[in-house]
Amino acid sequence: MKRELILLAGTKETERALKEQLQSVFGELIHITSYACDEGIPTYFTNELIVYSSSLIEPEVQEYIDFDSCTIIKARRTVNYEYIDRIFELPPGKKILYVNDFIETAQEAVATLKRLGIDHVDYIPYSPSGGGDTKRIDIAVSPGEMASIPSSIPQKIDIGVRLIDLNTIMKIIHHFQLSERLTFDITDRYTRKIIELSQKLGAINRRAKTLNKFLNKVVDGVNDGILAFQEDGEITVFNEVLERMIGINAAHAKGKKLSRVFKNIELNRFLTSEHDEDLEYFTLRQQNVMVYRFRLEAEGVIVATFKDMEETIEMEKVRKRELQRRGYIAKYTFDSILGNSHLINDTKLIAEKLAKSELPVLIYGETGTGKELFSSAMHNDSSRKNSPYLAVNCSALPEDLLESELFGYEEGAFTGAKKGGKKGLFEQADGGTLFLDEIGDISLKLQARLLRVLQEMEIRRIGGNKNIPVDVRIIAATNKDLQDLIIEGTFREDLYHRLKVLSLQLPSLRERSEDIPLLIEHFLGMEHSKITSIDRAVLEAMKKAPWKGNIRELKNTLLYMMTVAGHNRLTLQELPRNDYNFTEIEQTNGTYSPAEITMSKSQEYINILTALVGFFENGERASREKIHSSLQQSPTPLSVQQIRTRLSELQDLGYVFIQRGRIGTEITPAGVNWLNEQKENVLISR
Ligand SMILES: Nc1ncnc2c1ncn2[C@@H]1O[C@H](COP(=O)(O)OP(=O)(O)OP(=O)(O)O)[C@@H](O)[C@H]1O
Repeated sequence: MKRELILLAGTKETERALKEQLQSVFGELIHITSYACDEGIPTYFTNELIVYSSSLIEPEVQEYIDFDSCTIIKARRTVNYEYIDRIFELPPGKKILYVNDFIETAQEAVATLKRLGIDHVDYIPYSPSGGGDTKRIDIAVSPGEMASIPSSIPQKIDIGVRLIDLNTIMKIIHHFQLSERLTFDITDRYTRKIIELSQKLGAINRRAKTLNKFLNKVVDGVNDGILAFQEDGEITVFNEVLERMIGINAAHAKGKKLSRVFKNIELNRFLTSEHDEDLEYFTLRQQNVMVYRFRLEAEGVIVATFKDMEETIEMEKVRKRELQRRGYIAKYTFDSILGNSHLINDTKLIAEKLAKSELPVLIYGETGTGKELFSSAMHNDSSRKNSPYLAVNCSALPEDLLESELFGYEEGAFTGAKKGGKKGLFEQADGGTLFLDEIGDISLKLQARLLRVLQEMEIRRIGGNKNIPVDVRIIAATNKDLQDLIIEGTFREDLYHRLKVLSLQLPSLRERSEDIPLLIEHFLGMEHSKITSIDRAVLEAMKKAPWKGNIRELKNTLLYMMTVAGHNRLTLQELPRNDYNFTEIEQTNGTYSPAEITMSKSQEYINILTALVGFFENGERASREKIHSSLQQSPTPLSVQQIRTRLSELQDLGYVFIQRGRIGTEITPAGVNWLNEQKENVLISR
């Protein structure tokens, strides 16, 4: 695979800064070509990895991209650590205008700053087009968009273009399937930059204490243990992960000499070796840890990172199990969505693309068309797949209950509130996806709260007074026409536009009735039903029915038919008497072409039984292997395992008799009768 990526950014300045960052992280490993929208894109891209500086540039660049052959990564951005001191110098509690070219980017950046705990000032997101109240504000900060700061503001501070975060770097690494060693090198280069900075700032800034506190937070946010010490052995950085790995308190370690803190002689020798760079495995407190050490020449500092590979893998497993236990797992994948029609295939294709985005999705579809199924599949196909997936049906709960379900409450918020309060679904789904079904049914009050969450990415519990940042992707669904609700005045237009950034229309079952045989076969199989055949007339009637309740109704109808059927065949008798008037449809339509009927289980029974008759007539023994080779030439050859399963089903039906040893399997008289019947009959089979 060629190791090349195309970086697309909105402005020249962002392009330059991000290219420089990527080059410093990936070095020679990945070739980077970059373009800025404001200078124009000179070419059409096919078969490339394309990194957007932000999802907002998509409308400007999409005409230059062949989406079928290109992979898109939308960068997540964090603060620019190099300029962080400028933010720290802002007076605590002061109102600060955060200016960017789009209001969404400004809001997102403010959310990141708050998430990182840099929240000693009150940020007001602002963009020239999106506006924002600038009254009584005298300081504005901007990540490079100085021209967008209103001229009325006297103090303007550039805090540097926001950098690409580690998560996005990992996505790029993943795309190129780089080896573990290279991955390690790259993530190290990323953390090394932060550490270099921590050292530099620690030495020169008179507010070193506050800054170090913040930088230690950043260092603590990294999943590896991190240690830094001076040439003379004095420890300057010792993060929380290392504290857990080594079992030594960070506060106790910092400022002490290495030899007093680390008692493992081998490790000590390795850490203080003369080499500039080295890597070795150690067993520390029964864990296998990879320690990588390098020297920062200019600062006279040695840094070591401690990585517990096993823990990373194990943690993922434990997390997944825990989510499963709490039911926070999306059950379905795109493979669970059945159908071969063009309509369903196209819909799946679009959904697969939408899944990759971080933006909200609005799914439209009649009841029972699979909205929950699609939502779950999109979550499982997104970068959030290892995080929680929660679903709530907004029409199932009264307003107050839904509000406390979604936002949670503080202790004492209302009579009956649980002691200690309760986390709402937004908090529980943090990092993952929340599926809001029947969104058209929520009250205007909740719509206003929901809109605020989407804008600010933070929630406030009922009865609470602090804002809690949340990182949740919303997938909403409705079977109502929200435009009509807007006209009626029961749905907010601004919320509608927020939710429908990406939308997906699910087809009704009527529009894809060619999928009905496949769905029937699947549902019968799921119920382990004894039904082996369905009259064509039944199938015909089902294909013509309007199925107002779509797939759910089809499923329920089949359950009913299976229950009332007295034999292993479904006939017109079993069809429910309802307003669809199934039987009338049957009388106006005659036969069915076998080519349109799904190849099915009963065809497999027929093939096996025919083979058994052949062996019997030749006086040969019928083993599974022999049946297997005799069916090799049939249009649907079966594996030995499938033959074993089918034979045991046929035995249950009384059509074969399985004997061990020389005689092998034999067809029974009932089996011969059934086989003859099938050959005369006109049936859809399974
Ligand atoms: N394409 C499909 N393949 C297999 N099963 C499907 C498909 N679409 C829907 N189903 C099944 O139909 C039933 C209804 O699906 P789901 O609950 O996702 O529909 P919905 O549109 O969310 O319905 P509602 O909004 O009325 O609750 C489920 O049992 C689901 O497994």
